[in-house]
Amino acid sequence: MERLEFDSRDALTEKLAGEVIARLKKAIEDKGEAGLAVSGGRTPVDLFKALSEADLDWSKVTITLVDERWVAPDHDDSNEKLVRTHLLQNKAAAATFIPHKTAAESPFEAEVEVNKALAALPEEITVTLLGMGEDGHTASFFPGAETLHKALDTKHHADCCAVVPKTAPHPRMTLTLKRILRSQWIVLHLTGDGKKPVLQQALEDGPVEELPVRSVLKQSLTPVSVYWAG
Ligand SMILES: O=C(O)[C@H](O)[C@@H](O)[C@H](O)[C@H](O)COP(=O)(O)O
Repeated sequence: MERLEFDSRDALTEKLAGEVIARLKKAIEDKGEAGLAVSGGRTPVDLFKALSEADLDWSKVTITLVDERWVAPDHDDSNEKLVRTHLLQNKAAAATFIPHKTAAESPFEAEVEVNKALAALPEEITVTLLGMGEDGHTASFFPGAETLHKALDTKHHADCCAVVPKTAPHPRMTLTLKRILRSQWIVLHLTGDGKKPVLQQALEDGPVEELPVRSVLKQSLTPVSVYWAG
């Protein structure tokens, strides 16, 4: 696992944007298409803005969310709103976007429909951008969530599943670990001093259910990089 620490968030954003853009371009060159899965939250906003300006053939890129809060797409907590506001702008507006939210009352009712929609992604997602909460969750793999085991089950057939966090608002739809691991590169994008000790603890051995980010850090199937700035 590659671990990079930066003196500033701007330096991290510049380096990570450059890496993501280079990989998207290479995938388009090699395969004629690229896939990008992005997390929500506060951390990725500046990265999204930088990526939106990138000079690449965004019409060949399919973007989806790593996870979504089950709220209306115009709700301030919506990751779809975050992506449409900051990433699907400028040159990146030409990308294809696969949202998770449907008209269904609950994400449980929408699992089959969203799973079908996710089939439009390339078999291997070029880059999957993950965040992490200070409770050690990533994606919507929340400690103590009833369906956490399903989301982490790498034999689970579906690409997404519903999760109801006990420690965060809104029911969620999340990519499963199995789908996240079918990526060419996974980046854990972290900012803030509060996340460093959690990362350190997650790198130590322990139950994945306690710190679900371990499911991504302690696997050897897919290359993972950690990008951190204070
Ligand atoms: O929908 C979400 O909330 C994210 O996908 C989630 O996994 C996020 O990456 C972490 O909670 C970190 O969030 P911050 O970037 O706001 O710290």
